[in-house]
Amino acid sequence: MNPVIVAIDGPSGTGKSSTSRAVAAELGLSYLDTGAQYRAITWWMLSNGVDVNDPGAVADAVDKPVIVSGTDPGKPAISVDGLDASGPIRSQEVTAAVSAVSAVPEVRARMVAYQRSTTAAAPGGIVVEGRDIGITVLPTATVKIFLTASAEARAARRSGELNGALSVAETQDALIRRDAADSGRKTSPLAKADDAIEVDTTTLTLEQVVERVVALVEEKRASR
Ligand SMILES: Nc1ncnc2c1ncn2[C@@H]1O[C@H](COP(=O)(O)OP(=O)(O)OP(=O)(O)O)[C@@H](O)[C@H]1O
Ligand SMILES: Nc1ccn([C@H]2C[C@H](O)[C@@H](COP(=O)(O)O)O2)c(=O)n1
Repeated sequence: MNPVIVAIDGPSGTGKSSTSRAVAAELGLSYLDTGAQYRAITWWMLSNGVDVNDPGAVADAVDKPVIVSGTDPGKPAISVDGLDASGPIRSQEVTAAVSAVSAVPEVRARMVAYQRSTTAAAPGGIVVEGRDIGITVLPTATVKIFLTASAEARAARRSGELNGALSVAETQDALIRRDAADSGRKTSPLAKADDAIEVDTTTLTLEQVVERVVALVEEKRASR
């Protein structure tokens, strides 16, 4: 039987990473965080003096960084040129620049090729999370989930993580700006696939979301 491939998409702060890692761990699947890859290439561009608002400059440098993603849901890992990038890719500077870098078609082409080859190399199946997984990266995924949550809930979750570095209102504004940029770009924008199942996480605990997604995957597995 073909391995199970789970695509999880949705806007920022809806719980994609937390849910995907827990679902993969529970079902014994690999896990891929594609947002971390776009953050990693953005970090490299910023660290190497590339103007992230110049799509031509970003495209010229696209093949330079060596980006390697781990696929163990219990130990998410990403390196750039052999250096652990898991801390720096979460900085505010990277978060503010990642939508511009990830809109460059050459960046997307490189990342999508890597995401497909990682999926093909996961014989036991994989959970892949991002913005364009169900429509562009893995259109034949076994199960497609689209997570949503109110802007207020997402901002409250994120500002809890930032230890008050930004107010809830500032966090909400930043999330809404990033979603608008990610949904409005020309090349594979953030969007729900027609055959994706929407799960609104606003009033659900993480455990409830994981339980629902695991049940949807099991249901699909049983019907194959
Ligand atoms: N259902 C939930 N209820 C409450 N908090 C949640 C829920 N799901 C996730 N969280 C918390 O919300 C925050 C954001 O979650 P997570 O990083 O998984 O979202 P994301 O969609 O991957 O975000 P991004 O796209 O910005 O990387 C985390 O602190 C996480 O613990
Ligand atoms: N498949 C993907 C995944 C992510 N991105 C871009 C858009 C996001 O703003 C950014 C960071 O993702 P996050 O770590 O917040 O999930 O990366 C994308 O364009 N396509």
